[in-house]
Amino acid sequence: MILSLDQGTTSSRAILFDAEAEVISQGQYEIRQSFPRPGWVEHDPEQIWESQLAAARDAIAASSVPANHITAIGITNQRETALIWDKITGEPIYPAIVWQDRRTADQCEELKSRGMAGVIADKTGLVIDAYFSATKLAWILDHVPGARERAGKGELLAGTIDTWLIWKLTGGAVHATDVTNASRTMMYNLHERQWDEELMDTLRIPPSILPEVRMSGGDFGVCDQQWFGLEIPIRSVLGDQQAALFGHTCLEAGSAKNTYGTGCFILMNTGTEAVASRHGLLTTVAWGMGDELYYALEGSVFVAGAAVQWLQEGLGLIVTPADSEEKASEVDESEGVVVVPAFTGLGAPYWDMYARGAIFGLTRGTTSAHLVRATLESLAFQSRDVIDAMQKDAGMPLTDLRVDGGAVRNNLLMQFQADILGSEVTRTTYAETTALGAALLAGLTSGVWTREQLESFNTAEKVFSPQMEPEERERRYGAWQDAVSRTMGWEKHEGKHEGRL
Ligand SMILES: Nc1ncnc2c1ncn2[C@@H]1O[C@H](COP(=O)(O)OP(=O)(O)O)[C@@H](O)[C@H]1O
Ligand SMILES: O=P(O)(O)OC[C@H](O)CO
Repeated sequence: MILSLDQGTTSSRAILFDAEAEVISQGQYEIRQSFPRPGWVEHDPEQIWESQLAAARDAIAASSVPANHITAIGITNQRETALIWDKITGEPIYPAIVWQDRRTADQCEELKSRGMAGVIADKTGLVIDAYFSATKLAWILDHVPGARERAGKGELLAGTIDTWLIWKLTGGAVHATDVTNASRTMMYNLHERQWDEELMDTLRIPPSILPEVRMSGGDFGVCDQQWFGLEIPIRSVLGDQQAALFGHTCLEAGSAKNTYGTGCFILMNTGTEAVASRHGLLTTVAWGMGDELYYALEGSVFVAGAAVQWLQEGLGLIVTPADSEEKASEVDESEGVVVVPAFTGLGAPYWDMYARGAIFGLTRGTTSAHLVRATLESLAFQSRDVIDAMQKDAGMPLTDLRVDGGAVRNNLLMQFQADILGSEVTRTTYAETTALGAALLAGLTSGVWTREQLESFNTAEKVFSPQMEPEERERRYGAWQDAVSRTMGWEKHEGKHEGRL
């Protein structure tokens, strides 16, 4: 059996898998979100730990099998979220600053104005943004009284959520992270495979507080026996989006997954080569196994399922997100209506923070069904934008898109995704792909499964094949791109025509 710990933004989950990678039991606790100021998002590190431990204990208790049958633990986590704690007492010196937190945006602007964008992209594969961990750690060191001095004396330890959980589980014996989490900090040099001295210096992060970086499929020590009554080895650690890629067994270059939640997280495996993006995508580590690093290109869509929530809460056109499928099915097509849900600007590949949402093509015949349908289609169009950019950057075609997340239950959306991509979309049998990915890697590392066996674990539940004619596909996609171009820069556009008439 493998125990998978999935520490996400909104909950801590634990799932116990048997030797066939079937779920035996699980436990789950919500995570409190704290928003102390506009743009700030924090989590309580003690609650993260306690909820994760409780979820793990619940999963074990709910199974009828004794804990000594657990071969290994795999950890997967919300990425970028960072914290600092006291090496001796184990007490965090400040709450964990969550990936969504924007408080260090000004520092990031300053780094850009100092011309650091090229260096950071070359070394880390990332764009300069408050999303990543480094500026969050620097903020804690700058704002907690005495923190820099204590860090200088070697009294403090820093880490992402994986590092915090490993340190807690091992009773303070192991201060380590894995290559995927390291690759989200903006300090990890992808080419040298180590923390980058120049970047640590520029970002003012003392090297002594950083964890050792290990392979994702590796040895992260053993859990102290006080937690589960016996020692259990930790044999995989990887960020949650990478774990989902692994859980979909996207193990070959060219394979990709899309998670349709509030936003969309799209990752494409590019093999053992770190591909630099020319289209605003991130280069990130997919996982490290043996001596090899495998890389991925990553692109995010900010507003995906959130647009469906807008139909529900903002416009009142549907009662639940699931209703969107029935409502959209009332019409055969969106009849020229295009919804661009650029509510918070546009992410990859456009990167326009001044874009704003718009609806195009309205006629007297437009109904709520057209609006709902066009909104669902916007998830697929935005995903194609990212996937097209990936294919260009990677110089390889998408082989198949594997999907998970709340919105994949929507068959109409999945069919449209296949139509607009012109490639198959595979919905797999198992919804908890993230937890499964961490379990599969832990099982592989500890010899429970072979690489060949993994392919048989998360098989297709339904494959959506493209049915749209290629001319129609490109006509529809062309209309989308035209619509997007008209939303760009909207926020700056206000008042431009004043006084003209
Ligand atoms: N049947 C559906 N059709 C379209 N969207 C859906 C459907 N079910 C859920 N959603 C959307 O999926 C999102 C929830 O998915 P989930 O994977 O739980 O998200 P997250 O992990 O980001 O909270 C919501 O934004 C919701 O609007
Ligand atoms: O916890 P999730 O599923 O919202 O994922 C968060 C991502 O890892 C942030 O990069």
